[in-house]
Amino acid sequence: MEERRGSPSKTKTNSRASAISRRSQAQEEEEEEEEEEEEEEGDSNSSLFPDSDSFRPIKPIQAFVRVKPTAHFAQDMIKFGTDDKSISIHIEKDARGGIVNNSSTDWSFRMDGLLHNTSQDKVYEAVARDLVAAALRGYNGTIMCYGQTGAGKTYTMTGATEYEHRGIIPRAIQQVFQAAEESPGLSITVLISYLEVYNEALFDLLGPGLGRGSRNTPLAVLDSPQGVCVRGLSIHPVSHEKEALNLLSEGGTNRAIAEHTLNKNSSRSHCIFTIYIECHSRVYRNLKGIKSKITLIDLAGSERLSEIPSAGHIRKENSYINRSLTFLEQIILALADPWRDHIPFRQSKLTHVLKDSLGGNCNTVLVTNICGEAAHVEETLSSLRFATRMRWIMAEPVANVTFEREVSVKALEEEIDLLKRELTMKDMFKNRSVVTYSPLTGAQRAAIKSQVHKYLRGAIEEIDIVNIRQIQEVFKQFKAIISQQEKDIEAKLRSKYLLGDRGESKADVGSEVGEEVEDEEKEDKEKKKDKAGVADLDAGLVQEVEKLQKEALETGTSSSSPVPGEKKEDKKSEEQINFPPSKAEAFELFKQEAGREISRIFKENKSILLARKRSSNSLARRINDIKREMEGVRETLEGKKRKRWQEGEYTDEEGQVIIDEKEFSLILKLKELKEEHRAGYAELQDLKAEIQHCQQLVDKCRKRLISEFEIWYNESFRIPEDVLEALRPGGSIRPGMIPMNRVMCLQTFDRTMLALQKMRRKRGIVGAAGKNKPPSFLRIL
Ligand SMILES: Nc1ncnc2c1ncn2[C@@H]1O[C@H](COP(=O)(O)OP(=O)(O)OP(=O)(O)O)[C@@H](O)[C@H]1O
Repeated sequence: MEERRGSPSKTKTNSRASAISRRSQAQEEEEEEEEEEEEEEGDSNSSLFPDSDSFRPIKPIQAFVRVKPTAHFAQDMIKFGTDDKSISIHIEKDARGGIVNNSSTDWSFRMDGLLHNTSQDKVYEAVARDLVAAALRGYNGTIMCYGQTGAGKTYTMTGATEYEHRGIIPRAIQQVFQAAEESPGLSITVLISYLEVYNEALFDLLGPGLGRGSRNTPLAVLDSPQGVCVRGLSIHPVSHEKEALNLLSEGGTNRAIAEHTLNKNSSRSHCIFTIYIECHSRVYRNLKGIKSKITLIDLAGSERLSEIPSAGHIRKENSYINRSLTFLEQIILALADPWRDHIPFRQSKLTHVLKDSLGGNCNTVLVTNICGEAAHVEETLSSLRFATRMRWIMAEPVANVTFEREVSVKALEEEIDLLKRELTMKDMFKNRSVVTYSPLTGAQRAAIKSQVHKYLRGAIEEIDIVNIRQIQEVFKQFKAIISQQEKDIEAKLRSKYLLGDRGESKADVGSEVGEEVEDEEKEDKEKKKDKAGVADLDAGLVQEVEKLQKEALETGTSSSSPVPGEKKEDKKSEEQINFPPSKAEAFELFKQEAGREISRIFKENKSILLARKRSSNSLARRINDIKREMEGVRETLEGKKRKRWQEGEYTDEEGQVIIDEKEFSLILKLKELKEEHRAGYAELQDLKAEIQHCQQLVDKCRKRLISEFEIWYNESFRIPEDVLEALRPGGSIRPGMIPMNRVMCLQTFDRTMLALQKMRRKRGIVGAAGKNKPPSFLRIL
């Protein structure tokens, strides 16, 4: 099964489908404007390539028309547009003699360029230079000459013997070797092969023992993961331009030539000259490279050969040439159709060999050679149609970059080694001989650690920067010290407040409130709510511990430093603050004393809720039983009904079906059950609403209980006596309503006020005018 070349997946085919559309007449007209716009905008995709050129991803195959110079150019029939891109053909009805559809006499074609009276040099610039340059960057390229016999295909591809009339192949060879010379940092390997396809057989034009009689070399086209290759075809490495040109001329002389009435030198075979390029950096040897090939094809004459008088083996040749070109046309039509999955490349040797050279992921350019004489106008028309179809094919060039992991790793290792040596040399020049660029040893790490500790203690003023690895290690050591300090502080706080780790604290306090709110029926929903209540209490605790840790870190205290909020001068408060009971113990106490009333309400509400839930559950069970019973009765009735139908039904005079006693009682039973079910369901709905209401009350109570407890706990154990005193007069603010951090601010304020009062009493510190005048912020407070 042959695959669509250049379309590895269906998705890709579809994406191409959107980009590809047959060029309608309207599109052709629009194209001109688009091209102009593109020229103005510049190459928007050029950034995809290291150096921009005309080759961009997803674009149609380029087609040029080259007109062979003639003294008898049919000016009335062939006309060129001023843009050098459009060409129109006009054929008088009578003159056409019925060969072409006689309903129209004018055709218009649009190409990528018209090469009329154009020198070989200019042809190369227009057609090949960019393609060869792209090949040197890893993009495969194909140039194909198509046209009737004698139209100038070989002249375009190979050229004449005079240097200035040399064709595309010798110029491409020259460009490749010139690039190699101009890039001393690159190592470019060039290889050449020359293949001939003649009468559906393959011949190596550079193979040994050539000659028409000895053409029995068993060459075969093979598909491989790397692309198509011809088994047995000789591939010749060439290191100089001249060497490559010698091979070209050697192959040229071996090319199959047969006499023909149109042109005594006309070629009857398709010739494929391939330049293989392998390129990699000399500096970063083996790291990354490119591999590409330039396929240069000189096709056999495309004229309708059956009309040309010939005999014997010439007739056989004609049929093979006709067939292979017809298959080529079919391939081109298939490639241009985005919905075609199967491309029949293998139906001829020519198309099979060209499988990875037409469109797909390579740059492809067609040169259509035409004759300008009136006698050849029909062939010219046919060639132009072929060129138009070629332009429907879309190509998506991809660079062939080679990358070998193992050799690359080796090359990188070599590179690292070289750079290390270079650094060592530079250090030596700067008299820094102790620097090492290898990974740090255990002893070196220990030395850095002790240096960091010394620095923190103030034993040394600075840490000398030696290299990147050493700096990184210094930071690592700082990080380790900080995280150790964090752990110490946390451990200290936990032991101070008699807390286990966070998990334990959650369990302890959780069990307190959990016991209170535990649902006897242990319904999932209820459980979740209980946990949320526990989490509230626990989250407060955890937050508190975290806050204290943060404060400790901000003030720069070590694990042995006092916790902020401790007042050394106030012994009584210090005891209270430092040794409060655990929250679990305190909660018990709270429920018996200050929180007795709220705790009682909470319990009552909760027991009502549980009672409602129990009723709701038993009612739900009852409803389910009724439902099951109803289903049973329904099934029995269905069975009875079926049996009646099978045995035949009895009806009375009014036509009503007669049923037996049992069926009748079952119907009555079902009716009763339905009633009962409806009533139960309504009752359940009411109960649910009630439960929801009770649940809200319980939640509110729980929240209140916890918040009252928090207030009471802070008042009783957290806020120092003197602050409480300060807050009591007036009584408008309940201290427990103020977050702890605000309370601590008040404490600071209290101390500040005392200090200010002392200052006011000191002579000379406050001016006479300021005496007896309270500080301005007092009024604000
Ligand atoms: N642009 C041109 N300028 C000058 N001479 C040309 C040009 N094109 C073709 N010729 C001449 O026309 C003759 C036929 O050209 P050529 O052999 O290239 O045709 P062809 O298309 O390759 O024919 P075939 O299909 O038989 O190979 C040659 O003598 C060639 O030098």
